[in-house]
Amino acid sequence: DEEVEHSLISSLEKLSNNNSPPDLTWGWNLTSDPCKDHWKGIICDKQNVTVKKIFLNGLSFSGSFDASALCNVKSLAVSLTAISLNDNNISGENLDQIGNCRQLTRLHISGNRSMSQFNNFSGPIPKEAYRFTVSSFIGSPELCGGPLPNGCPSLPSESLASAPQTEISETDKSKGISKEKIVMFSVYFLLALVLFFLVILRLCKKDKKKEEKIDADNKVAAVDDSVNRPSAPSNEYKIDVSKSENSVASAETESAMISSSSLVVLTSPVVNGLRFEALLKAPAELLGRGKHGTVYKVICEEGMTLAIKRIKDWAISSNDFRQRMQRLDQVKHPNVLPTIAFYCSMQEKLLVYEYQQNGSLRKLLLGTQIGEAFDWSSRLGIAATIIEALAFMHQELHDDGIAHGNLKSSNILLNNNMDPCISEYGLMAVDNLDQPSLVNVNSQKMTGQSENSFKSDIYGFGVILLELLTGKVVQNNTLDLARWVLSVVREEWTVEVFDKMLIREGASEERMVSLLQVAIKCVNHSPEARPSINQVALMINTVREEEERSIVSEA
Ligand SMILES: Nc1ncnc2c1ncn2[C@@H]1O[C@H](COP(=O)(O)OP(=O)(O)OP(=O)(O)O)[C@@H](O)[C@H]1O
Repeated sequence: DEEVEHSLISSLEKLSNNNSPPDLTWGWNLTSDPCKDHWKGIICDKQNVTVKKIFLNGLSFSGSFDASALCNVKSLAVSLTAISLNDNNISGENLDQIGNCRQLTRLHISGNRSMSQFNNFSGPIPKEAYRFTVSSFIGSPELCGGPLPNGCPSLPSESLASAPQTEISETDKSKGISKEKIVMFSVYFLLALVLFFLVILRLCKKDKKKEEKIDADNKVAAVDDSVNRPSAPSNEYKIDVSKSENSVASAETESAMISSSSLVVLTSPVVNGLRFEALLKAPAELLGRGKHGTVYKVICEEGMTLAIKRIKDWAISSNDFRQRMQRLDQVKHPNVLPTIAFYCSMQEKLLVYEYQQNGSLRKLLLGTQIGEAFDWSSRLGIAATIIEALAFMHQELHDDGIAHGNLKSSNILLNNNMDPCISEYGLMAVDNLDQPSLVNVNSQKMTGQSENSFKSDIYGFGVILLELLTGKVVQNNTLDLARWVLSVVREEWTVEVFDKMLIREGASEERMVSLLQVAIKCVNHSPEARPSINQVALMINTVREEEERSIVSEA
């Protein structure tokens, strides 16, 4: 690919301050191929076709690293997984373009001149960045919280995304409010007042009509969740997907109005004033039916795309469900998909999520079976992110006894940055059908049950690790995969279990075996024998750190 060669050569020219490559033996010219002719510092895939890594450490370069030269070239942007330029004397250019290198999981640029023009981020530091020291945030004076001495004022969201909001309000404050703005706000206020009175007037009229109707019927047909009538009254919310899968629900106008009050919209920054009518009217597409319900993709008029899960057969009272949802809403982590809203009646439980167009980890793994790339460092990164998010949730919700309950690769969704997000946390009673040790869970004491549900998540995570390592996706029963892996390992054919794609890529056998050992501990048939979540997180991080060290030393 000539474009790739040009881009690499121009990047090197910039790095070396427009000097030609210091040594002719490096390759790096248009008459040769970066992969086949083994350009210095270039690491390609096993087939010697695509450039995967650039390692140019300690080469006394004194120019600049221009991220746009690499990451704005499509074929490089989709293949590069690591760039390491440690210990030169270079500065950075267009570093904001680094995000276009979508597969990049490692960027090593320490031991250089200033690599950024500073980020100027503002707002609260997200939790997963707390482990960095204060010096990592230099150049962003508006950041607050985390390791920084300045705490944050109370803000609705903990993400950097909330920064613009903060900035705007700060600027407004400093400028003061102009006369024009006062006039404009007064007009808005008057309009809002008129609207408010109109709505009140309408509601009063409606109430009057209703009273008259009730008098005439001489009976009250109240919507009562606790009564399951054979013939539903007209104002009861009905869902009937069996008739048509083009809408999540069918309901009459009046029923929708009554039901709208039952849709509880949580503290999500994604939707504003989501109404039940919008969900009812929107076209829906069936995404899949699982053991615990059905998921629909729904495109609302406002342009939002949502995923709605109808939960099947969960014997939980409406009150407990509501309380659980509200408690879960208080615990946020960037890698846990929040529930936007929920609907709850005796017959029906619906959960609303933001639709994740990149699909699930399960889908990604299935893709490898038809040759789609999914490299070792991305798999390791995904495992590390999931366990960190799960450990956070367990810690926060341990006292409430709320574990995930149904952790599996179809419940790990990939967000727009391809980062994994745990979905459906805490929405199910523990699924014990295909886990050997939980069969008698009902006979145990309450505390034991709750502990077991946390240990059941460790089992679920172990199965995800097995899927990542073997490239095989669990079909019906997680036990099948665990049993197969154990039988192969017992016969000392360990390498046979690994995904051939990982072997071809040259992933470290030693670290794959380390991860396999973690997985095997997690799927132990006895919950007590499984490691604690913190032990699992520590083991995964150790493997990851070893991987990082080896990448740097490879260079
Ligand atoms: N927010 C979402 N965005 C995109 N896809 C989603 C979303 N939520 C669920 N899905 C996908 O919809 C499909 C059906 O989900 P569902 O949760 O019903 O299946 P499951 O996880 O196999 O079963 P269950 O959770 O009931 O045991 C899955 O492929 C899942 O990855």
